[in-house]
Amino acid sequence: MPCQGARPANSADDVVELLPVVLGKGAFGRVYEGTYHGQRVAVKQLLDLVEGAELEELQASFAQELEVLGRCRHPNILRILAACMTPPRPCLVMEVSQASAEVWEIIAA
Ligand SMILES: Nc1ncnc2c1ncn2[C@@H]1O[C@H](COP(=O)(O)OP(=O)(O)OP(=O)(O)O)[C@@H](O)[C@H]1O
Repeated sequence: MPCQGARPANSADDVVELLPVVLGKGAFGRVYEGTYHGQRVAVKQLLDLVEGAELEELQASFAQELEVLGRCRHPNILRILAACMTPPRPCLVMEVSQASAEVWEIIAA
């Protein structure tokens, strides 16, 4: 799914490579480090252990995050570069935050 300012996801080189590095865990699932068009990125993957109503709820929240962040352009807001909303691996591809773990803890509190 294209985000504002992002390339349409249909070219052969439009591939996200996941690295075996977990940047963090949240309500949706894990956030992995990866590369996308040569750029270091954070890849937020939807949990694959849930199903039914819980999965639908997570998918709706995930889509909402994409909808909102996909429109934002601000130096203090991490940009979404690409997204896949279809199973089996819905994910958001975004800029990697330079914030420390302590800052993320404060944000999550
Ligand atoms: N773009 C990013 N760059 C680096 N680390 C990130 C990035 N996004 C998330 N993280 C890491 O992953 C963790 C989980 O983030 P995530 O947004 O999934 O969860 P959350 O803050 O609990 O919010 P949510 O309720 O949306 O899941 C963060 O606390 C942070 O450590």
